[in-house]
Amino acid sequence: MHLLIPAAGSGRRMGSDRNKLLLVVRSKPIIAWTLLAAEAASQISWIGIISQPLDWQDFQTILTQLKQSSPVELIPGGSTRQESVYNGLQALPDSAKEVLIHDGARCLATPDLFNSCAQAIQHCPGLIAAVPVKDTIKVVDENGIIQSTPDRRQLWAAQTPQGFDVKLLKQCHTEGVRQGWEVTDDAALFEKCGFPVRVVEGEETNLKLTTPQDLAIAEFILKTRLGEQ
Ligand SMILES: Nc1ccn([C@@H]2O[C@H](COP(=O)(O)OP(=O)(O)OP(=O)(O)O)[C@@H](O)[C@H]2O)c(=O)n1
Ligand SMILES: C[C@](O)(CO)[C@H](O)COP(=O)(O)O
Repeated sequence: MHLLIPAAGSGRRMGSDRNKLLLVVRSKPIIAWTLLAAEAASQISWIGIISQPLDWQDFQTILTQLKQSSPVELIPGGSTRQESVYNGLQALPDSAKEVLIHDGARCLATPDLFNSCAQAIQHCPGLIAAVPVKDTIKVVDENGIIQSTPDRRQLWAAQTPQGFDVKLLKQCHTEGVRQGWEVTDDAALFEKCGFPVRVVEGEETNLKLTTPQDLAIAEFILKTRLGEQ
């Protein structure tokens, strides 16, 4: 299975002055934890890291230290996640019929989650890992007044990996560019084009490291997993 890792962001919400994926958590850069999990997933045979050329030297150093056995390619990122994934899709080898896309910033996803998504994508054209929402969610207007309370049983928080038939996802991205759609994940493009996207049970710990608080939570989760004091 081919895996694309969008890793070309700037980390604005992290308050970082460089790509947040180079920040260190539990003695390793965030992107290194993501790569280690992907590499440990038996179903993943090729990895494309979509990143800004400015960061390539740092990424190369990390790759050399990790001694990855799967082939890894660096692909130039775009100015949004959507553009970055578009570039990643163009760089896939022709042999890639399905693809998994996983945010570099979700460094706590387990190899089991990669494997279960890789298996599930053989049986449907699109899927995402997601978890049921635990909070009561409110729809609020611009004056701070609640408009509605959606039924929580229908709400799921989207994660990655997200998996797709490559040909269809390419079509959806092209349509997105044509129509000027701006979306935060690939499933949204698939949905807008009318293709079905299945939900695969994600992981509560598969958080996206977005703010400084998330770094502390990730430290704690990794420490617990590694059985450290
Ligand atoms: N132009 C971009 C923007 C984001 N990403 C990637 O998409 C994932 C999810 O994005 P997010 O967590 O929002 O990352 P940033 O864009 O770095 O953060 P922020 O929005 O706070 O600036 C990350 O792995 C990020 O590196 C990307 O490949 N290309
Ligand atoms: C793809 C994603 O990780 C799903 O949760 C997410 O949408 C990435 O972008 P965001 O803007 O940080 O939500």
